[in-house]
Amino acid sequence: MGNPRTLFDKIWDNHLIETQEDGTSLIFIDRHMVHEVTSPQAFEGLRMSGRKVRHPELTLAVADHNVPTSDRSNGIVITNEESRVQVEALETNVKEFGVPYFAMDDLRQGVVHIVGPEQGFTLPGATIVCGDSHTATHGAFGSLAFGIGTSEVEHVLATQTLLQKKSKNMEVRVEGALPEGVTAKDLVLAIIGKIGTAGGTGSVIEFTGQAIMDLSMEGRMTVCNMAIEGGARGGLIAVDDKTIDYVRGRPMSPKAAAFEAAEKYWRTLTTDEGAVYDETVIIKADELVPYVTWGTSPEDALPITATVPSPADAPNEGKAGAIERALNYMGLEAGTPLNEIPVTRVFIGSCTNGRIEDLRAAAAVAKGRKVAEGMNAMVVPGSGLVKEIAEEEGLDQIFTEAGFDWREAGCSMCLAMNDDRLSPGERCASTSNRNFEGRQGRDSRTHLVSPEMAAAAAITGKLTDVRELLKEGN
Ligand SMILES: CC(C)[C@H](C(=O)O)[C@@H](O)C(=O)O
Ligand code: SF4
Repeated sequence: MGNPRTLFDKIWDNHLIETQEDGTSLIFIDRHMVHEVTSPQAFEGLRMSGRKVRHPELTLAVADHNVPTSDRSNGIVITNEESRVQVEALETNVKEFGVPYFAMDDLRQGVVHIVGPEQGFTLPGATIVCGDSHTATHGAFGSLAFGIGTSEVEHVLATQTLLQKKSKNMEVRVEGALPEGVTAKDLVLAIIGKIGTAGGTGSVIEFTGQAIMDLSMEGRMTVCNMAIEGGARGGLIAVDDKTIDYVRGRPMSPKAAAFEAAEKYWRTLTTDEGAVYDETVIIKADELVPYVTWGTSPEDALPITATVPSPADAPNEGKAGAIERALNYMGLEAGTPLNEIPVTRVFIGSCTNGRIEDLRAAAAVAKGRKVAEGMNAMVVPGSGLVKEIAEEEGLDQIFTEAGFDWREAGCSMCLAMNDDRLSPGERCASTSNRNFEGRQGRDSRTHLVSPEMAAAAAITGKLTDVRELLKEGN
């Protein structure tokens, strides 16, 4: 039977082609997702060297970062030159190289990390890459998924293999159950707040424990999505019934006997008893509350019940300087209760929180309420299919009646490569995954929150403990 192995070790071993003396390994890649930002030079490289895409059927392309989220019924116009060029290049390339592509007017279009799982392109046990750091999302399926650079995109397109050094095994074990009103997003913000943005460096993190296995597949994707913000190469969660049920019946997942055979294998995708991780971090779920970020790094995360930190409380000078810079940029004063920080913009969407379950959760808070005066709150479904399901359930009605702006699918204001952006100095409660300087537009100020917390902020006009809002019943 061999030694007990971690889930990561098993997937790695199953894809290993060869290892060189210096430890560099060649691994087979099962699934390659492609978007318009990191692929143009890769295709250009193939063209220059006269190579083909080795396995177009294992490749799936979609435009997401630059697509407009305004009404598409009268055609799609991308006004920004750079954005238009990237999307047009993708469209030319997929045609020339025979790569499956969901066009912008295809209902299946959306953020690449929402589309893959939704289509059953993402499968348990697979190696999955994309020229995008948030590829970690797909690890929720017990797959080894990570972001790669453009030159690696070219390598995978040409060979369906990748050169990699094996990462270390890290476990983040979340014991106990999440309290009512505390979500997967709060959990992952708390994890990053604890381990820091370098905490997972050099490792693949396997998330384990009751609170993780209690999560829906959507919640697990939210957690794995942000593994990269904790510095990790990828995030992973073991396969269980929920994984199998999610994958069954998807357009691109195996069918009938092939599914049954696959399921047998997928069920082996857990860490063996007695397997050893290089490092384990333990989080107690029952102590958590809703989290928000106050600064310009995802590790600047605190309970909504806390106050803005002071440079004086920092453990060292370096950290004190970082806090001071962040407070300056964010226009915040130390000691201010986090739930008193006013916001004028809200963004609900992205590959972190743009799935149907996220929209349902936000709609449950928005229902029967109105957004605060002067509030600009947008809801951007993660894909056209998410949007369709939401509309069938009447969520669009709930949002628009409450004064939210209901948009088309795309990355949108997660990183403001399209027209959706904050003005300088504007402050936003956002369900996305990065609060870096300028992330949502020049001099924009971002507070990362869950969909429930974002909806609550839209209603009250300030960062709000959603549990309080629901308790008040107003
Ligand atoms: C544009 C892309 C390369 C980038 C990433 O790699 O993550 C983007 O998706 C992001 O979220 O910052
Ligand atoms: S939604 Fe945001 S984080 Fe996700 S791929 Fe798009 S830009 Fe990157």
